Formats: sequence, C-alpha cells, structure tokens
Amino acid sequence: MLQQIYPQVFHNYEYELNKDMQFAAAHFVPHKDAGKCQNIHGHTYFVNVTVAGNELDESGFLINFATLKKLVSGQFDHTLLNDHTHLFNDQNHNDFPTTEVVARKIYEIVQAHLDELPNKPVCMQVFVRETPTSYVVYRPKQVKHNG
Ligand SMILES: Nc1nc2c(c(=O)[nH]1)N=C([C@H](O)[C@H](O)COP(=O)(O)OP(=O)(O)OP(=O)(O)O)CN2
Ligand SMILES: [Zn+2]
Repeated sequence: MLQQIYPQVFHNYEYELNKDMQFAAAHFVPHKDAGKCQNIHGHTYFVNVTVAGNELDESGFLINFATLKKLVSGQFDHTLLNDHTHLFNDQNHNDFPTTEVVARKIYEIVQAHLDELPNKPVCMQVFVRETPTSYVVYRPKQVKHNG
C-alpha cells in the first residue's frame, strides 16, 4: 500500500514533504455500534504525513523524515493503541482509537514537535489507512494555506 497516490492539500508554502510509514497495532473500539470491532483485533496501519513550510533547518530539511517515523511508527508499532492512555480512552468518543481519532492524534503529535522547531514547519494533512478498503484524511482547521 505504500507508494500510493494521496489526496493533495493546497497551500502556498514553498516546500512540501510527505512521509509514508506503517505500523502494526491492535485496537478495539469501545462502543456497541462498532460491532465486531469492539473485540481486540489488529491492523497494519499505513500513514502518510504532509508537512510544509518556507524555511529549512541547518541540515536543509523541513524536518528529518526519520524524526517523523520515530514520532509515529516508533510510538505505535506492535502496541495496543488503547494502552496509550495519554492519547486514547474509553470515556470520550473523541478519544476512542478509531481511524479518525488516530489520524487526529498523529497530527497533534507531529504538530507539537514541529512547534518546537525554529524553522516552524506545519503539518497540513495526515492520511491513515486502516484496512485495504478504509482510510481517513485529517486536515486541521487552523492551517493557513497562504504560507
Ligand atoms: N468510521 C469508522 N468506521 C469504522 C471504524 C473506524 O475507525 N471508523 N473502524 C472499524 C473497525 O475497527 C474495522 O477494523 C475496520 O472496519 P471495516 O472497514 O468495516 O473492515 P472490513 O475489513 O470488514 O471491511 P470490508 O470492506 O467490508 O471488507 C469499523 N468501522
Ligand atoms: Zn480495527
């Protein structure tokens, strides 16, 4: 599933990078409407993160691709997503580990890191494929598309 075409996000930043990554993880969705997905089961998640900006760092990077992989796959690979209790919980539907929420949480993790960088790149889009037939695209509301 890597190397597929992703939906484009329009902006006026000079640079845009995309990092594909994947991780294997288990989860369950703690709501009756999730049916069989209330039971613990696993996926290979395919993720694409889009980062844009006008300034490069001292290495000539917007952000090192390896840093993005570490932030996402490094944290979630071979884990039970529900165990990441600082991110997910069974009480608030906005924090259930659904594909939608996983995509938003990845955005929040990446943007929190980008906020610390002097060249101030921004995360424009997070694509998360949970199964061969199901994926979500998360785009933050507050991103200014004029760079
Ligand atoms: N909007 C969402 N719907 C569902 C989610 C979700 O995260 N967001 N998650 C699930 C389950 O976790 C399941 O793992 C994925 O469901 P689904 O795409 O239905 O999986 P199938 O492989 O059975 O899909 P088919 O296309 O029918 O083969 C459920 N819904
Ligand atoms: Zn699932």
